[in-house]
Amino acid sequence: MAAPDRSGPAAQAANKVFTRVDVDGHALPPSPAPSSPLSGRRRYALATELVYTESKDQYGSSSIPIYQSATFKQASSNGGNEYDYTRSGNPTRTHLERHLAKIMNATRALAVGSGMGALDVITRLLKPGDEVITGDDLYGGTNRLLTYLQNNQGVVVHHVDTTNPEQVRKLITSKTAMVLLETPTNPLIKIVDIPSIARTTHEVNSKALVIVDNTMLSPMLSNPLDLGADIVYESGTKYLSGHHDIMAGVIACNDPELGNRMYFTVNATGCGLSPNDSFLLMRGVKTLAIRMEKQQANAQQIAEFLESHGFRVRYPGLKSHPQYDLHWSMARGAGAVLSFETGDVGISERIVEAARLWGISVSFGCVNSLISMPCRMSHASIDAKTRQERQMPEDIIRLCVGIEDASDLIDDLSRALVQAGAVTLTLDGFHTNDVDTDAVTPSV
Ligand SMILES: Cc1ncc(COP(=O)(O)O)c(C=O)c1O
Ligand SMILES: N[C@@H](CCSC[C@H](N)C(=O)O)C(=O)O
Repeated sequence: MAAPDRSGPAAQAANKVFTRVDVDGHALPPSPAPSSPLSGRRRYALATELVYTESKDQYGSSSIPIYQSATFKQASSNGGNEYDYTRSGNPTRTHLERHLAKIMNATRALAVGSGMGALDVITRLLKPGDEVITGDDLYGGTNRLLTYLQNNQGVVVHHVDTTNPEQVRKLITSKTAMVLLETPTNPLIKIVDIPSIARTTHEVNSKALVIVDNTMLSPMLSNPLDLGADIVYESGTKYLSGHHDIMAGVIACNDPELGNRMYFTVNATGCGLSPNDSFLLMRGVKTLAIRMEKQQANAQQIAEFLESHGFRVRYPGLKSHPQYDLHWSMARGAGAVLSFETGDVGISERIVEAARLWGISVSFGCVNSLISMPCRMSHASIDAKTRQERQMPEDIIRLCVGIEDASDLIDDLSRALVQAGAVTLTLDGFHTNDVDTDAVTPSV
């Protein structure tokens, strides 16, 4: 049998890497509504850029049409049109990706089916024998994927306290392929010094990639690429979309070669975001600024309320946060996720179950307020022994604050605290019962 022709149009289409570069250097195929390139025009404030797109649609549609088509007809038997198959590229997804690249201060963005899908694309850059340095307080799903890579793909994963850059530095060698950071961490809300770790990592090993999971802050509050990261990714299921009605993940970088390697995986594995979800994510992004402003204003009031009643609250908007200054040196806001401890797992359970406005749910970044016990829910995939080693308090309650009226949220929480027996009522109001928060560790 003759050897397959690897230079013909079909092979070229199969290996297509979009090398066309627009005025901003985005290596992406064109789109009927190509978002709003930055070159040669004034750069507006982020709240404006979030909503500003230029429509080049033939009918002048103000919102990107949903190109609900798996295939695109070609002009000739040679193929070669910009789009041929939605797994490889779709105009609605491209429009979203260009918009995301703009707001994430990147030249390339990719939109995929979930935040974990984004991490999967990134970790496919790893080879057996490569080492990853990451935190000891990580989202449970991230921990699960890294553990899988360690157990099945020959990747070595080091978990350290990334709030201490010295601990990270000690582990960087020529084998280090990635340093993966989350800040604030989920759920302990610890802050990681991205610029310092990125600088040290690149000094010791210029090939190592610094990856930041920016899900907790979103591009509204932080741009890790400007702080020295090589790749930033987010769960678009959270703040970017904002309504808990889609799953999505986004990846952004400034190195065209890295972008092309990750695009290869998106095309090869078929994890690109669907046209319909691309439309919904694009719509959600436009309201990110007003949602985040309201959510974090509410979160600040709730954090202050809990702290003033004697709870140990973890929130970078509180001056009592041990890394308050570090957080504000990197971010434009404190976000809307906070956690607090009660000192008693039973009390925490009762608080969560007594809340009415606060939905018992995993996830965050939604317009509705949510309450959860991470050790039982979002982080249950981390076994009890590991949770204990990483000092995750079993009683910790996570609050993900929405856009409701802040007084209603505080009233509902107050009622839940009283009903759960977490506070003692006095003539002056109420206060926590004396509890030893250090004593609550997992039973293994
Ligand atoms: C910090 C963080 N990163 C990544 C993810 C994964 O995102 P997704 O659920 O969209 O896969 C989540 C939550 O799921 C998360 O909390
Ligand atoms: N059952 C899910 C739990 C998802 S947690 C979602 C979110 N990141 C959060 O922190 O709440 C799973 O096993 O992944």
